[in-house]
Amino acid sequence: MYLQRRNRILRKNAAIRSLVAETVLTPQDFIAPLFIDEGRDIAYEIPSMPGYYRYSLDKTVQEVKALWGLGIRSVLLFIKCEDRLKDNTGQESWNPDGLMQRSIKAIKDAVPEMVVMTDVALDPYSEYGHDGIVKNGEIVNDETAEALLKMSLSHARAGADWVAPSDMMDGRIGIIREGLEKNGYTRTGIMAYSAKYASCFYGPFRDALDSAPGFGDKKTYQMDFSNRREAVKEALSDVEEGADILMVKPAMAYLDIIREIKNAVTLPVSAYHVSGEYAMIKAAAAKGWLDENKAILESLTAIKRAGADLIATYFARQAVALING
Ligand SMILES: NCc1[nH]cc(CCC(=O)O)c1CC(=O)O
Ligand SMILES: [Mg+2]
Repeated sequence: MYLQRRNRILRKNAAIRSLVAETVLTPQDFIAPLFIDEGRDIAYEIPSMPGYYRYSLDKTVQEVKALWGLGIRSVLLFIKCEDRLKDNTGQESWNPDGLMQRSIKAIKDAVPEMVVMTDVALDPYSEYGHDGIVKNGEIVNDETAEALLKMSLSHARAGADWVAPSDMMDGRIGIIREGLEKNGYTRTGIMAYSAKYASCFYGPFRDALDSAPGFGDKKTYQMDFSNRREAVKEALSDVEEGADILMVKPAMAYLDIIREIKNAVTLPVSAYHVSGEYAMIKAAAAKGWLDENKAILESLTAIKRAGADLIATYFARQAVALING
């Protein structure tokens, strides 16, 4: 047999494969999401996210120091709001002494160079568990956007480097950008969840923060998973309104969306490997049905290969340990 082309030459052994690999994960690819609660010395393992914890702020600060030491350069903060502080305005979200604001300050004090991003959406603060203000059973857009602006300004004031609106209200990126400008926060980044789908894969996250919607679902604001072109439309609106990074969420079932947006814009694109995606790998691995470490590296590499410049993932710490060998 005489072959002109022998494609297997590039796969002959690990050394040559490493030389020609198109996609290589590094610690700087990751954004580590953190769940923060009141109290001291608390590490609560989230039942549907084995191996992942909601920490009190003191422990969170220790975790952030450890993440920095491993080479991780950004964290995305979520707080668990006490029930007594939840209402339909979300006002606790702009309390200057709120848990989020205290967390931002404590983390920036402890590890000033860590890029601190904050979740901006009303659901943890909402008595209804919705991302916006509820009126007559509907999630109202424009009033919610005003509340999100107050929340964003309060995060910027506390020292957040980036705000990450995850709510999917129309126009909120433009309103937040303008508000940041008018208040002198000209160096605060906006990571817009541009294509966030109404997904069943957020289930474990809602357990972590006790933020499941009290009625209905989120389909009037989060996207329909049937749609791809709509994601490009959403992305282009957010570019126009002043976003700095665009997020796609979830990740594994949405690799086509990541690629589509990557090709359509010049901004960095991030992808959120969400709680349910974490839970699936953990559960299958616990049963002995999947090799956990291999599943993690294959999944995260695929997300980067699809076009993600950054990946928010609960596996950040574990992945870095695997990468560093
Ligand atoms: N605005 C809330 C928010 N921000 C991030 C997630 C999900 C993250 C995950 O599942 O890991 C959610 C949940 C939701 O929209 O219901
Ligand atoms: Mg939008």
